[in-house]
Amino acid sequence: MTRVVHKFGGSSLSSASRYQAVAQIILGHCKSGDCVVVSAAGKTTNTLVKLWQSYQQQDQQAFSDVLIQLEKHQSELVDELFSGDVHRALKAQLDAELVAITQLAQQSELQESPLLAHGELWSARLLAHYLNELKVAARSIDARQLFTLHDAQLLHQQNKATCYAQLQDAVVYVVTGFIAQDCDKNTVTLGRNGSDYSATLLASYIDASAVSIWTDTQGVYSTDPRKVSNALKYPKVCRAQANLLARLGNPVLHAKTLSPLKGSNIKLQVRSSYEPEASPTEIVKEGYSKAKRFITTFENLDLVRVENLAKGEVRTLSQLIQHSIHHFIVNGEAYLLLPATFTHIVAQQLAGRINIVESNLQGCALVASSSELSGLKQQAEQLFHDREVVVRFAHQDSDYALFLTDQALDSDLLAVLHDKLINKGREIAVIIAGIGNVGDVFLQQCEQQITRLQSQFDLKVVGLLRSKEMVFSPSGIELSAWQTQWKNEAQSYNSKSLVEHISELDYEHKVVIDITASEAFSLLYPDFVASDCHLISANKYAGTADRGWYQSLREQQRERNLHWRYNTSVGAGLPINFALADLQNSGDVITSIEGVFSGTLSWLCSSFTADQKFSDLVLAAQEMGYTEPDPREDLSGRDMQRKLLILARDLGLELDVDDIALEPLMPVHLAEGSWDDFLAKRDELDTFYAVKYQQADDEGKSLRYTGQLIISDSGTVTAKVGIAFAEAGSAIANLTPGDNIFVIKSVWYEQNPLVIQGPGAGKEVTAAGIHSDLYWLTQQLK
Ligand SMILES: NC(=O)c1ccc[n+]([C@@H]2O[C@H](COP(=O)([O-])OP(=O)(O)OC[C@H]3O[C@@H](n4cnc5c(N)ncnc54)[C@H](O)[C@@H]3O)[C@@H](O)[C@H]2O)c1
Ligand SMILES: N[C@@H](CCO)C(=O)O
Repeated sequence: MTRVVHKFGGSSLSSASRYQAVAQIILGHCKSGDCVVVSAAGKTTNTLVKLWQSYQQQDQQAFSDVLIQLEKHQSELVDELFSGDVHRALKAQLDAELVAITQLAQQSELQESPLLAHGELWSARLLAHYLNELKVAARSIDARQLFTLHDAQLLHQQNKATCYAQLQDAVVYVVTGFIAQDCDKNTVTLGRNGSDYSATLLASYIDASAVSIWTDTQGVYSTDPRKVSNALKYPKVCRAQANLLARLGNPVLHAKTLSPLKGSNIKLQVRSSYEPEASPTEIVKEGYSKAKRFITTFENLDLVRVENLAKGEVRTLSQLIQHSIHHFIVNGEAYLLLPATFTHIVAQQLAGRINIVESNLQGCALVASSSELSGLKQQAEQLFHDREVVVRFAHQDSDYALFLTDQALDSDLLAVLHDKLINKGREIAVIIAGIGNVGDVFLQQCEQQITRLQSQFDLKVVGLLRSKEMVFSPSGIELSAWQTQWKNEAQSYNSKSLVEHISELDYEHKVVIDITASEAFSLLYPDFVASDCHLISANKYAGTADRGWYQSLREQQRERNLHWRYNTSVGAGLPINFALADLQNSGDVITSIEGVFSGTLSWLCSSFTADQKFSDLVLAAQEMGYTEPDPREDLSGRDMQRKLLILARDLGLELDVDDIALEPLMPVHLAEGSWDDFLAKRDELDTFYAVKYQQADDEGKSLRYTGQLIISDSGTVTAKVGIAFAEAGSAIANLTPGDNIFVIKSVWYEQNPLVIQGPGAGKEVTAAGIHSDLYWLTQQLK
């Protein structure tokens, strides 16, 4: 049986609603036999430490205040999660424990480790009971029954045998993190934030296939995402770099977490308990991921030099202060970076062997591959110099550089460092879906465009997709020979395998370019976004999908800092979306958009003469690549209706497609059946069009197909697309065949509207418009 260990940290269990969310994750991701390791809820361990301190200081008032605080938090959890007998039993158990703590304190018999252990014991108990309430067979386990140490060393063989023997049943085991016991059954703690370590230890003891560390961030980022909004979440990080980050004090993974996985094939993932469906960061074995770049920051450190530092001494010190300590050698001398608050404890321990070199340091470490580190370090030095940041101590090792400064690195400076050092020359994986009319030309233009972008980005096309087959090559497809590769390697795929391939990609940025006309494909957008893909769409379906779906996609993108460009979905290459965004960003208010937004209908109406069959022209437009794959999408007005909806949503209007009135440019019943059925009845289209044409001509006007969106002063919106008889000599009557025209009125463009006009369909202009979106994206990522 393959088993998985899941670990939930304190932030994942800070309130009753978080317990409920965690229980849902367990329902969705755990099977019987899996283990769930838990930390103390929220800030419980800190509160227990405070309780211990007040006990030591014999401050009875503080002791009872802190105890009340603990009681309140735990009681609230029990009250909100349970009722009836279970509630009564859990409450009684909690009361008895709190009374016992008070009595031990009064008898001066309180001990630190057993006191701290309560945090994890409470979490495990509550979660197991809550799972039982949800009819999940779950049992809480005190990890002191599983993990034993002797002389501060874990007894691995014994522990493994114990875990195998004790974790045999068909239940989900909820195991306390952080705690273990010694051979005399005294409680031992595994270091602050030791629950990650408990999880990987347990995984190694039960030969689990994977460990998921569920936390409050979505994975391992290039720098602190709370400080730098465009921090990159890496899909994969190799164990050596994760270890180094932990040693440098980066909070996502803790120093000892990785050691139990050494030499094993156990998969380790860091994922968000707040967004369980978001793609995780996987910590992979050496050689399974490229080295990434990181900036990790420091606050309040002392730099000390230590004489005769013995092997294993750093680990002992780190255990003593329950904090990771970074350690390095310069000219044969050992240096430690200590959290300033603990320097006196370390100094006591090392009795006369330490010299404080610098105190109260801030700064950062830059982590990168050895081949690029020196260059990046030089750039960082220059940036610090330019910004007058005093670097009091710098050190470079093979895979990281330290800059210890006087002042803390504020978010601004960190953002600049990130942009210049991390976000530069980065890789983008491009997946292109839909190699038809437009897609084919897009690919032809790609080689040249990729070369142009090369100085800033290493852009690789990794996937080419048609409806049934794809070529997927994570290292990049040779574009000059893609047809040959297609012939030799194209494989059939389904949505699930496609999403899996994409989420596996080890790139800093990913973009899916949708040049299909497929609604089914657009329904995969939430999966692509969950795999951290930016999106570029020529396809109009997602932009015109049901409002609830559309808004939740937008929300998902906002949360992940992902971009979505869709300029070619309206007006092909014309910069209509840019213009609308620009006007609104400059404070203007748009009051109406009118015009012709279909290249096909523009070409058909402007080219038609009375001696022609309209359907012949339709076939010619199709041949030229103007029409939708099924030209009835154009003739029905549906395509133009979608475009108007996309524009309306760009103005912040909450409309759905059917809120836009539509009059078709063909008999309605011709929409039914196959394209061949339609061709068989093309005479009916010709008659329909000829009659309308004649009516317009009789009035001295020209038959056109137009759209109109008007927002009244009171905010009422009217929108429609349909047949219009344009005045002779008007801009719409004189439109060049194939051109679109957008007439935009706004507060500033009231009397004399802003007009955007030009080709509104065609393979070349559309493909170029998609390149423009891709270029725009790269500029945002710079
Ligand atoms: N033709 C234009 O002038 C123009 C202008 C602007 C926007 N667009 C939009 O561009 C898109 C493509 O237009 P086109 O004229 O190239 O169409 P097309 O029919 O020539 O090409 C579409 C391609 O998409 C592929 N495809 C279909 N379903 C797929 C799926 N589920 N997964 C992957 N691939 C799939 C097809 O195999 C085909 O290769 C449409 O959404 C269209 O509205 C076209
Ligand atoms: N069929 C569409 C293609 C561009 O979306 C048109 O003619 O406008």
